[in-house]
Amino acid sequence: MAEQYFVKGQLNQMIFQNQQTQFSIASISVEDTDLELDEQELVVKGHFPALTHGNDYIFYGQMQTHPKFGEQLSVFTYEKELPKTEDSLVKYLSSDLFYGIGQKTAKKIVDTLGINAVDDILRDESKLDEVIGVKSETKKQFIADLRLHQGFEQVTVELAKYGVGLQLARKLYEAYAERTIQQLQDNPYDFVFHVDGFGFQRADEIAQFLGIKDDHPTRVQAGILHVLDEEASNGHVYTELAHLIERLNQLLFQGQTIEDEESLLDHLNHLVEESLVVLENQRLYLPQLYFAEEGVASQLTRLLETEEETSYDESELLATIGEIEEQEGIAYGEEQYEAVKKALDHKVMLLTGGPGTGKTTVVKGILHCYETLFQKNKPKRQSDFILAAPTGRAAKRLTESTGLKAKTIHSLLGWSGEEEFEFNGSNQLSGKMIIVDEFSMVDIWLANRLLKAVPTDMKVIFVGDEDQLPSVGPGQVLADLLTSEAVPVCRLQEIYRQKNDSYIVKLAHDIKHDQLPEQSVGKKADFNFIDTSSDHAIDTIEQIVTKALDKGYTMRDIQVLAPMYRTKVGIHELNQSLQHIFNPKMEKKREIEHFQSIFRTGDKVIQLVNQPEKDVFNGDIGEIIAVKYAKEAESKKDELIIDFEGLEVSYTRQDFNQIMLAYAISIHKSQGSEFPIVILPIVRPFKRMLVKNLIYTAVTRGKSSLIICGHYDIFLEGLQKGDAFKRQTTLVERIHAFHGTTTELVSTDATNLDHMEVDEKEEFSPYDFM
Ligand SMILES: Nc1ncnc2c1ncn2[C@@H]1O[C@H](COP(=O)(O)OP(=O)(O)OP(=O)(O)O)[C@@H](O)[C@H]1O
Repeated sequence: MAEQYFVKGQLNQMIFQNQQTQFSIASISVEDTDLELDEQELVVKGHFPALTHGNDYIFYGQMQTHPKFGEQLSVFTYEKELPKTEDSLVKYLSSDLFYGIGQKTAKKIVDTLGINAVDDILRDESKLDEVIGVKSETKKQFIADLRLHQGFEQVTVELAKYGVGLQLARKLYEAYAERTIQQLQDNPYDFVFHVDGFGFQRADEIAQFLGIKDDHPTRVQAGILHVLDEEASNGHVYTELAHLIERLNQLLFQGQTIEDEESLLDHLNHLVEESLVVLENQRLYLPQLYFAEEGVASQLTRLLETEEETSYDESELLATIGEIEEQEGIAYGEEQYEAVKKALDHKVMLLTGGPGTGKTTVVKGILHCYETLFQKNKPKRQSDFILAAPTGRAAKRLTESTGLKAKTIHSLLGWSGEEEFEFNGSNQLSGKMIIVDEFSMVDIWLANRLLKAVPTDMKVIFVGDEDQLPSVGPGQVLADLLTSEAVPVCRLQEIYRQKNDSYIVKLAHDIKHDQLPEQSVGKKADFNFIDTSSDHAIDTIEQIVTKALDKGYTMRDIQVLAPMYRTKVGIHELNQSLQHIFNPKMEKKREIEHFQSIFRTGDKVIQLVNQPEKDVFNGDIGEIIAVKYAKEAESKKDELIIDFEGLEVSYTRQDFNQIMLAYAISIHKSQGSEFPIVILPIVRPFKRMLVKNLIYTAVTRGKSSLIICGHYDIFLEGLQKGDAFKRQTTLVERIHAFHGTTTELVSTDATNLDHMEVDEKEEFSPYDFM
């Protein structure tokens, strides 16, 4: 830990306080310090609650120089000194901090228990019984208040000894209250699984400090769960036993082989018995992922078992397709016609194809034909058709192309931010058909939730491009369903979009079929590859953007995509540079600083997390339309108003970390969206990240123009890395097992599943662990 200074003093003034995050800034009049200060006043900031006047505080932390406000102490931890005289203790106890304790009662407490009253009561609550004439309700409340004010402070001081700062201390205290320190000393690894942001490495450091042995059961068990978690956040549904042992050796014993592998298996069995891990055929699963996979296989089997009874004449279908062909001014190709027919004839269908192969065209055909052939006498009803996509932008595109309202999967299922969805196995969706677009983005957990909510008589059509990136969450559901061959599939191959002159579409298909030329093709009508080094990439991008703006394109049309946030051509750097061009500082333009960023009226921003209560979701892009300063905002806090395509959402400072500038966004976040102009740097610092499906996803985001700047050899090299990130899943085998094609997974050693209550299986989500 870097050198810490201490500052003792009393509160002058609270400058800022966020009740929710407990982030505070205060001015202190200094009584004692080991710093060399010119003045007796110092600003302290950090995650501590509002300070009260008249108390002595000791802050520990490091000095920082704020560009505007000068020297400040960034507080790592603090303690509040209890009043030292009986009079001041009476004053403290009768303050507003303690509900129901007046001057008289406070005096009684101090008279009976003396100057150490607070410490004594915190150590032994029954001490308060010695104070005569205090109602038991008041006592209860007093102890609770005391624990809240004093308990937290004592815990923070203690935690600081283990290197735990205030922010994390608050989270620990919220979860464990006064048991925090005891828990830390007994088993710090427990925190890893119950407190967000408390990682295995930190627990390990504390454990070493406490002298917990390397092969202590809690350490090994926490290590196992940590490895499974890590693997899940890399997209894997399971981890091979052999791989787990290898990873565990690195994690726990710096690569030295564990002598006693049997004891490792004992630990594993213990976790299996506790239902924290599922073991099946030498593969280890986190239970929520195991049950999600089982769920998808069984739900799919349920849907596939009832085949569609269709009754229409082929001539009727031809005539109906004819109608839509006339409407659209196109002639459906043979594979497109077959796709519409297959969708009508089967209960479940997967529709896949690269860009411009007519997936949307087929979807429109399916909707039109279904309506005409099967709902003859009924008017078209939105409620018969459910359209959904994993992101808001993809849902919006689906709405635009079909004329029917499409929702995100989360809002379709009625997600309120809680784990349970409103629509589920016991309260299913209603309608005749569900079509889900961009299905490659759906992970195993969400696929399970979705399929559960689909009633057996509903037709299901999943649409996606199998060559795009798999879902961010674990699994590769679309790819696995295609491999399983259990579900009818239509693969569209022929390219229709701008058949003759779109190089973007040709490039995408050449990437797909590994047919890239040795040399860059240079400039085309909708494509350019500009050779530039990483040192000059940002300059080049700035020039391209300036030209595009001169030509009349807007910031909504132009999107820079990159695979990494940091590095010199990373998303953060790009955003800072591009902000100067898209939305430069102007005297009258309001702006607010937030850590390294500036948010300014007119900035393009992206939402980084799902916020169902505000109806904004991860990946939504909006524009800051107003900046309100605390003094004028109704909330009395700095505020940003962001317009997400017609939906205005307000963000106060505590929500600012939910958004970032979006002139450049990550390729992962761009999934499900398309932009008129895409600029894609492919430079050396990105090398490690560049793989085929990532580049393919980026390339296919460009609708009318794609400009790649960087080195062609790095581009080619990335495209050769195909299967490097193959995900470990068992969905294919599981579907086959359910179908009776193979029994491999049926007779398993999946121990201890039976005693798990259904509710218990349902209650996890993989996002809890990521
Ligand atoms: N049979 C066809 N004849 C002529 N044009 C067609 C045909 N099918 C599709 N198109 C046109 O090709 C373009 C791409 O089609 P569509 O949007 O359906 O493909 P997509 O697979 O959904 O593409 P993307 O994934 O890139 O959005 C559209 O302009 C569409 O009108």
